[in-house]
Amino acid sequence: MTQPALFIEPPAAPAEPSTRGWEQISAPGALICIKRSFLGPVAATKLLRRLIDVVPWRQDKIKIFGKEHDLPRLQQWYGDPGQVYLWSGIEMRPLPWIPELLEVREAVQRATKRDFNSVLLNYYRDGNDTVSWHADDEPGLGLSPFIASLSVGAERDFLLRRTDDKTEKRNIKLTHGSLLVMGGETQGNWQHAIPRRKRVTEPRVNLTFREFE
Ligand SMILES: O=C(O)CCC(=O)C(=O)O
Ligand SMILES: [Fe+2]
Repeated sequence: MTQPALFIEPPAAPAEPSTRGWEQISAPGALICIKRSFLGPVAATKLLRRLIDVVPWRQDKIKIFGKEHDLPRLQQWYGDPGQVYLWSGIEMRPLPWIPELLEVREAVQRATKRDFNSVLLNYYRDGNDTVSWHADDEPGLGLSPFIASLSVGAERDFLLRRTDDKTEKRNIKLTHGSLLVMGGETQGNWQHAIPRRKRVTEPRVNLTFREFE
């Protein structure tokens, strides 16, 4: 059996956004940083495989013009007990933390100096799986949500556009093992999406750590 401890390489020196390996994305009205070297490739691949295997992935549905459709990705939510998360009308109750996710949460908390009580997992089976334009602005996340988003697997484009000027755009490559953080007024001023990319044939799992009040 693989020990969860093998997922994470020896801890790096404590880092804060915009120091030690963090790169800031220039986007007016947003606070977005990425640490591409958060997980090494070996640890990132182990985590990807393990999560694909052990998570009881949900195929949620969404109603569009009264007709039910499969959401174009699989999901699951883990967190401290007692929270109910509404996402586009879908009610999600968190599963209890598993050792792999607790270990990753610990490393994410060390790197960001923030606490998180839940994580939403998205499983993009290939480039046909997507997430459409939205902001992570659920009321339970507070006025300026701080979100830490870990990506493992296929590199995907993370598109950003300003809510009040949709011609103002950014494209961030979410690479294998990278940790992206969004804070400040990002969710109020910008939306994000993972668009379809037909040439992508490999899976990707994204973990967005969140702090619900
Ligand atoms: O997969 C990603 O990188 C983004 C996921 C996302 O935006 C979300 O779960 O709210
Ligand atoms: Fe999001």
